[in-house]
Amino acid sequence: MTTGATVWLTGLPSAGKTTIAYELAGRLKAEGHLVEVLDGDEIREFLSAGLGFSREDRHTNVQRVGFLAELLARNGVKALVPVIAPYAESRDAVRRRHQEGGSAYLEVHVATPVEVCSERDVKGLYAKQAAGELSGLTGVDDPYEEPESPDLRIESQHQSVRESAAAVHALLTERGLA
Ligand SMILES: Nc1ncnc2c1ncn2[C@@H]1O[C@H](COP(=O)(O)OS(=O)(=O)O)[C@@H](OP(=O)(O)O)[C@H]1O
Ligand SMILES: Nc1ncnc2c1ncn2[C@@H]1O[C@H](COP(=O)(O)OP(=O)(O)O)[C@@H](O)[C@H]1O
Repeated sequence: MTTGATVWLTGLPSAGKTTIAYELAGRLKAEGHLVEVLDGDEIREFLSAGLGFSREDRHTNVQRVGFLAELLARNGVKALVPVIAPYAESRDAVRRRHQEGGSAYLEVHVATPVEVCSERDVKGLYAKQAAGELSGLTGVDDPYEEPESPDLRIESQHQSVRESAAAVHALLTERGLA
């Protein structure tokens, strides 16, 4: 069995979390690892259907994803998690769950500045917020508590997608997980 681990990619909308997760997933799969991407949008459609974006709902969402990721990690899967997880308390609870389960957990902060994210605006959310059609957007008019000591910080505005994914891969290698 391959060594499991959770890699949580936290950051603002359009920071690059999902893109990096799928790029890394492709590379890890080609190397023979078991990999699952717990895509935030898919999770919200199925596992967390009905939850919104209040602090309480985001916390619940993150705990559900954390539970699933730990189960996968414990069973030899690399669980790649591109989910905003804006609250430090929620992320810490997920880390604790992994420690208790004996599963490896890496926190990667995709630290793309909000100015760059709002320029990318992959899903048009920043434009909607600016037009007054949406409120409570993370990093704009809703909190994002930056990780104080992530295992890795990625400045995606200065790198290609391949370079960003390679940085996470290097971290996994350094920790004996890939
Ligand atoms: N108000 C608001 N704030 C932030 N994000 C919003 C919001 N409304 C919708 N979306 C879209 O939902 C995705 C965030 O879901 P997550 O499950 O990753 O967020 S959270 O951890 O529960 O906060 C997020 O996906 P990503 O862009 O991939 O981060 C957004 O596309
Ligand atoms: N180094 C990089 N890493 C990740 N994404 C990047 C990078 N450089 C540019 N991008 C672009 O930024 C966008 C990020 O979108 P996405 O991955 O959906 O963000 P998120 O999942 O954080 O909301 C994509 O269009 C991607 O091509």
